[in-house]
Amino acid sequence: MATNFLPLQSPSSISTLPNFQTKLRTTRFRQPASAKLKGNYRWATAIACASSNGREPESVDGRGVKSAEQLLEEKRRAELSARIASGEFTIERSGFPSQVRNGLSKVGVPPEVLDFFFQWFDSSKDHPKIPEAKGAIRAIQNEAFFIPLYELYLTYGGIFRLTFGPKSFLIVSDPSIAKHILKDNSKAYSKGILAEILEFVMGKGLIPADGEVWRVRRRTIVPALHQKYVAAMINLFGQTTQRLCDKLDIATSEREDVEMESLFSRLTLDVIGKAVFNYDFDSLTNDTGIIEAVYTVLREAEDRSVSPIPFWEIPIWKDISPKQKKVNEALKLVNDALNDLIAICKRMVDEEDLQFHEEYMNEEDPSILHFLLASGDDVSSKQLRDDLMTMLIAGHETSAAVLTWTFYLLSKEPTVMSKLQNEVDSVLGDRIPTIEDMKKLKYTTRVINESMRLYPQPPVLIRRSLENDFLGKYPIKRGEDIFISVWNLHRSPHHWIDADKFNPERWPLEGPNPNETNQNFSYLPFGGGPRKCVGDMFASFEMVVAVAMLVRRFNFQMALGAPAVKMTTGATIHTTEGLKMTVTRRLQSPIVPTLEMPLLQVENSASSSQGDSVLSQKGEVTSAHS
Ligand code: HEM
Repeated sequence: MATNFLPLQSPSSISTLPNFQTKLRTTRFRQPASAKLKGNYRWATAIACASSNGREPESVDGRGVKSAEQLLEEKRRAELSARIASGEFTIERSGFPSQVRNGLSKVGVPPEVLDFFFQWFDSSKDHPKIPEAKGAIRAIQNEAFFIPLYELYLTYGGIFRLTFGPKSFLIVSDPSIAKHILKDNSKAYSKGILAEILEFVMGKGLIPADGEVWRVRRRTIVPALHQKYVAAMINLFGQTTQRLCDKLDIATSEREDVEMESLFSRLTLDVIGKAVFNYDFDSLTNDTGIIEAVYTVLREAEDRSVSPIPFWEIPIWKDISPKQKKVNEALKLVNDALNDLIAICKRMVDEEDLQFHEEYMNEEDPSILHFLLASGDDVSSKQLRDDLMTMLIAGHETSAAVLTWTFYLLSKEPTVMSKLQNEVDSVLGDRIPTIEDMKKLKYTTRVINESMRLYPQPPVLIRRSLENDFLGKYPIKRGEDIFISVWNLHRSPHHWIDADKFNPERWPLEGPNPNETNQNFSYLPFGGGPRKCVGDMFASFEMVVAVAMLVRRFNFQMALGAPAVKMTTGATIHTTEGLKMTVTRRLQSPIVPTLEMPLLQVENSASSSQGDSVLSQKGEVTSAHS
């Protein structure tokens, strides 16, 4: 993965209205009536989907009656849309002509008439102007940053400028513009703010690096994730998930609820430590200093990404602040550990008599570090450390976040869960998955595809223009900071039917695995173009193995009295208070040894899924609330 950091964020409730009290103003753009309708429709749906935590009553009860809270939310949303549409948020241009223009606009003079009379005051009239919205930082302080961006997208369209005081960003939600930036003209864009924020921890690692450094390192690192390596990793995913299953087994016996978000974070940390530099953090069973140090560094990266002031650059403060001291100590601990691992690995490489070739892999230590050293990477280089650190962070938080939101979504859709369990029962039985199972676990893969659509990690990709360019019909200048909102692309009512619905069936089982190319950049869970994620296959298999093994053994429900699940952003979308679940052992259902999973059979399993879910309920060996 990748870590993308949003330069402003704060906790947000999935079910709350964007608290947009700010004066958001735009020049000429008027929202088309269809967009207004879609906007309202979308929010009503979002609220309906998001407010249930699986055991609470659904938003619409059996008789189709909505709760008072829900109706209130819908009313508030409709009011907001109406205010945006009325032009209340329209940017007022400075200067006498624009004051006159705004005054005339308020008394109802049509925009076309105003355009005609005021065109000679506009120096850039030869080109259309990017629609513009203006905000105050406090306006988004109660929101995850990408939520108000969605509402603004429905109002202003696939590209608009968002201005906060002296800072301005271009927000892109149009697939063809995203494709232009990420793929067709990718050379004209750098990682911009992202590289600045991550410098302290990733240096010039593959994610923040640009230009020649990136080109050389990408060419060095990509071959390390060859097919044989990924196949070897399947075993690691299985063993590590088994540890998590053992932990959950204990929780079920002791009738304790579990906080799944932190467990997923530990699972993926253990996986990535072994996969990247053959180090077993064993964080699922231990809490050593090194684990705390890794988390301190990660949290700091996220804090920096949302801080309006770069406090870490303030002279003296950066040396005396206890927090910065702790971060520096943690960084030193992690770097020292990395140095030790590099030294150990180098000794192994020197002692082995394996010939280096395309699919080179040391069976005892298949790690990426081992491959890089065997391929001739310089042990003493800072670049190697930067890349290792980058992959540790990139491959950890993203996968953990996808698993967290997948289980949240599954807890709300028992039919999907039953269908998923049916597939896993018949494909795997009680085996640990193998590489061959990856293509058979089709529905499992679709569940993950759909989870990544609804909760893309990261929700926004960051770029900066290195030269003047055109985005669609709009000219832009060098130095523009750009956010490509993957959240908006993935939830756009223009590209998706029932965009907010968790519906793995939208991806045909026999169709291609959805990606940015076959979805024309409307779907980019792993980015696109030359900077696409290098760990996409690794991560996909890691998540398939984890989901399959967990749902085979357990049922998952939101714990009674668990806090409502709300979103907050940093590098990825986190929950604000964790994902507290009640986990129960499944009664082992009969295993039908099926090698192939034809479409018909899976479709049939949907009808039998009701029965299975009854079986699952009855099959609970323990229940924390029984
Ligand atoms: C579900 C898990 C993951 C997701 C959703 C994810 C997502 C992404 C995305 C969207 C990008 C593109 C960022 C951009 O264009 O700005 C990216 C890049 C990257 N990812 Fe992943 N990733 C995941 C797992 C991994 C893993 C496991 C690894 C390492 C083994 C990894 C390593 C990287 C690296 C090194 C890059 C930068 C590539 C470059 O700039 O050339 N990712 N990832």
